[in-house]
Amino acid sequence: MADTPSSRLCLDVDQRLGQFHLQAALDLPGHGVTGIFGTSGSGKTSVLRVIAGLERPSRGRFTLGDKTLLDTQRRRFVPPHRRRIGVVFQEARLFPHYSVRRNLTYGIPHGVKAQAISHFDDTVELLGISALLDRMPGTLSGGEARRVAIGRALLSDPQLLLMDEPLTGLDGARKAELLQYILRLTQQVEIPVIYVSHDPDEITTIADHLVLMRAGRVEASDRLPALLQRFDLTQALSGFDATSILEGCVSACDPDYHLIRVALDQDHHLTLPGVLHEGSRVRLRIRARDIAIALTPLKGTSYRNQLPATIDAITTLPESPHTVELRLRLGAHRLRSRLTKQAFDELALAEGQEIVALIRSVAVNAL
Ligand SMILES: Nc1ncnc2c1ncn2[C@@H]1O[C@H](COP(=O)(O)OP(=O)(O)OP(=O)(O)O)[C@@H](O)[C@H]1O
Repeated sequence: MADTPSSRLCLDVDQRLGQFHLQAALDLPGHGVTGIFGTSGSGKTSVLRVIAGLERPSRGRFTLGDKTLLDTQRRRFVPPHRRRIGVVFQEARLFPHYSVRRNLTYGIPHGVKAQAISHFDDTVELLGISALLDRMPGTLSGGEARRVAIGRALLSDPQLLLMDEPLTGLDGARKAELLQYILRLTQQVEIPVIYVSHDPDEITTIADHLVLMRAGRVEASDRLPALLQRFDLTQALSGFDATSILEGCVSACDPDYHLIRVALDQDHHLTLPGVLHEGSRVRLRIRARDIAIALTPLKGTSYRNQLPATIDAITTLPESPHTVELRLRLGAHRLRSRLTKQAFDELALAEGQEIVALIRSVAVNAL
């Protein structure tokens, strides 16, 4: 989707909260999902609260598209209820004495009722909550209540949706189910979403752009695939297990073996387990430790994927001296690979060298 300067989200704030000092500057795309990741206490929720207008910083400016919602120099502060920003918190925060239907329609602003009512059925369908409309919040499961809370935020006709750890407290299966709902939603709604999480799996499933927070500051902010390739952030991204994200399109299916062929570009293809239709867009998550290196193509091997690549960069990890990490270049794509130092020395690998990246099909997650 096109991203013009007039649709971006720009934030530059300075705020003290007790001992904590938030000094965050961000320039984010006006579409897609931005993940905010960082350790506990790094300031993720504080950033969301400033964006939502729930905190009033001592100094700062915040613009959403062409609207200035905060500008302390000009004494401008648009209050939360006039920002058109939907917020979904860790807990559902539904009104216990209202039905699900009433909770959903509660946030619909006056004056946009007719238009919002036409969104109602679509939203209810998208979130799978049509059977719950006459229930009371106390009778809902944790996952159902979160879906209703997301529906309520969407029906308030927001220009931006903020989600603060929306999966917290759910068990594994409910978490995966709600994540799939959120993923579908973010692919269908046309507003930008900011998604706070400290779970790398959630972030790599859902985010297009990633912001790394550390001690109240923005340590890095970039498109997710690019940011995950940065060796200098290895420590901050350690929970991501040196994962690479690739995006491609299903170009063929083998129904007998339940395999799909994914084209990354004209010259690079991967064979993976899956039953997706030809033409489907897929996001692939590949861990550095699942990629091996050969100097020439192998014969008689179980590796389904042998991709020609160039070694773009090499680094060692001070915390694990037995390991060497490579960044590989496959056309416009980048891929991390982790080897033992012994294998690296034996193969005498060097930057700029052409090699073959070996990737086991079953090690790749197609999302
Ligand atoms: N009103 C407040 N008064 C004093 N300190 C505060 C206030 N609000 C937040 N803090 C502190 O600011 C820091 C950042 O909090 P914040 O909730 O933004 O972190 P977070 O990255 O979202 O953490 P978590 O992952 O644990 O939710 C914390 O140390 C917190 O205790």
